Amino acid sequence: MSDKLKDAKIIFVVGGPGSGKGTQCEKVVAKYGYTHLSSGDLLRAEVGSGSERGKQLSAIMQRGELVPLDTVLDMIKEAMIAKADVSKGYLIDGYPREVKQGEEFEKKIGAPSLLLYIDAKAETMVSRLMKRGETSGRADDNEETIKKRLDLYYKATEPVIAFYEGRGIVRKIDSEGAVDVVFSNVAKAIDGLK
Ligand SMILES: Nc1ccn([C@@H]2O[C@H](COP(=O)(O)OP(=O)(O)OP(=O)(O)O)[C@@H](O)[C@H]2O)c(=O)n1
Ligand SMILES: Nc1nc2c(ncn2[C@@H]2O[C@H](COP(=O)(O)OP(=O)(O)O)[C@@H](O)[C@H]2O)c(=O)[nH]1
Ligand SMILES: [Mg+2]
Repeated sequence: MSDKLKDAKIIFVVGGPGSGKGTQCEKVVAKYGYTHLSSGDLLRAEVGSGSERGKQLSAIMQRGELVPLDTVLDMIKEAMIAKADVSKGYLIDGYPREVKQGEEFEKKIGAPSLLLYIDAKAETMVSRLMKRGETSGRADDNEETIKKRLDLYYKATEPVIAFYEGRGIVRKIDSEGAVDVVFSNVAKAIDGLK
């Protein structure tokens, strides 16, 4: 565990691609002042830098596969430490993607006090992503990659939710409705934290 992050309040935000994780995290930042770290955004920033590592990441992400665990975890940890003095807590969005990622996070950083499970139907997620793809400029918001991301989500990431359910920290949030309705339930889950 890292000293600087020893007492940090950590919330994992987990859900399928296009379920609305990023949308809800923005609203949590506005209301609670938490630090939002999207693992996907951190990776896209590395790709955008044009570095050698970014080029390798770009190819993996375009295929909808997972980048090596250590790469993502180091990026998250670095970003958390950079905010440690001012942060009220952290929203870790899009991580863990597989049980092993969660285990390593806990070894190197700390344990989450809550897992927000943002839940939407597959068809809802696909249609949101296709719509987002019209303007996002994301290389992975296309029909073929969306399908792979969804498959991987059900195979690798859903077990993460079951893993943390065993600890009683999962709050399932129905994300089929309007953004504000979803957020009122997210807020209830966070208010329940002490
Ligand atoms: N812990 C993570 C997070 C992201 N990725 C890679 O980054 C891509 C995009 O991640 P993200 O932005 O989190 O996308 P989605 O989960 O698909 O959801 P969304 O963009 O809709 O938030 C993933 O498909 C994957 O290739 C990864 O390998 N490991
Ligand atoms: N109708 C509706 N659309 C949403 C909701 N949440 C997100 N969206 C849309 O779905 C798309 C994916 O949302 P995003 O927050 O990027 O999801 P993420 O992939 O889980 O981070 C975006 O274009 C949002 O505008 C919601 O609660 N209701
Ligand atoms: Mg997102």
